[in-house]
Amino acid sequence: MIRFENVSISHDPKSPPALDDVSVEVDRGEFVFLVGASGSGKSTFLSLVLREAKTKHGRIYVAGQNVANVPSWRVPKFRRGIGVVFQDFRLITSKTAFANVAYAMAVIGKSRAAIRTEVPRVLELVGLEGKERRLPSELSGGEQQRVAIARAIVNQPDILLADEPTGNLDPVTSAGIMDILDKINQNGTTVVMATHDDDIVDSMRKRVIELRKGKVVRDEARAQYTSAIPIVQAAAILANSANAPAVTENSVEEGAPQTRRQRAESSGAFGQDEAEKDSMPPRLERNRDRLQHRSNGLYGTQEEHS
Ligand SMILES: Nc1ncnc2c1ncn2[C@@H]1O[C@H](COP(=O)(O)OP(=O)(O)OP(=O)(O)O)[C@@H](O)[C@H]1O
Repeated sequence: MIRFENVSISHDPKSPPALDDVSVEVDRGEFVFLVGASGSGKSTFLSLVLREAKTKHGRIYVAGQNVANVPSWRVPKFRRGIGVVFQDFRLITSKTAFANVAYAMAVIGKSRAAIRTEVPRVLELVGLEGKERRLPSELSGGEQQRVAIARAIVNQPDILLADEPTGNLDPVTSAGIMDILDKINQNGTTVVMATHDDDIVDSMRKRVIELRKGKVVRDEARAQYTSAIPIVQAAAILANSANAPAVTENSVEEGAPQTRRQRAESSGAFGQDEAEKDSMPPRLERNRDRLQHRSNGLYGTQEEHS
């Protein structure tokens, strides 16, 4: 469904590459977490899938198409096959939940009858029945993210990209969002989710691709951060997946640190201040400016809608 072959990209010729010789394949129907430190290349990966960014180095196939061969005029149609959810929801503040979702159908020319049928169906799927007429300001953060997910899936994309979808939400609300993403995946949509949230990754037991400085340093099926399996190259584990030892609870080293944060703390990398900061509520403002810039490109600015 998504294939990267030796993909490299530099946003800035003076800086190291944001992605460096990345080769990965995501099959139809998979749920994949993309993890890695800030700046490791997760958003760049997603933007290449979406053809927001382009590179001449390597090949990228999305749903069988070489994205380099999609002419600019066909990019909007190409993107119809991909739903996107962001950390900061990016709803049109002047439109109701219903209208935000309906808008995604209207812009691709869907009929009023289709909109009247489909929008309530997806709003119900994400648990928002009865809240269709509320403005984003009348919804909680988790409910706003549910609207954003409904908007992303209403045109039934084959792929759902989620860039830190729980980054602004508390753990309980995040768990509800993960249930919805899981349900969407079980309905057949391929899901690729970039996240920093160790607890979510650990609880979901899905495939994890880890980037470090633009390189894939780990690719494990049903991974947990607690896994004692050392970092492996993607190609190696995929090639040997039939013979590879399953990642099981028993493979977790007794007494091993439970999360990246705990590993960092136990190795002394965290001072007390950092540990306290890390235990504070979610990272509310992180990435907001940069994501806002990308949001304007995808859905237009608030001013354009008002
Ligand atoms: N538009 C841009 N111009 C210049 N450099 C960029 C641009 N976008 C990203 N980069 C750089 O590319 C590298 C990868 O960034 P990217 O946003 O993909 O990382 P990330 O893993 O998504 O980080 P985060 O978790 O903070 O969102 C970083 O060094 C970043 O500074």
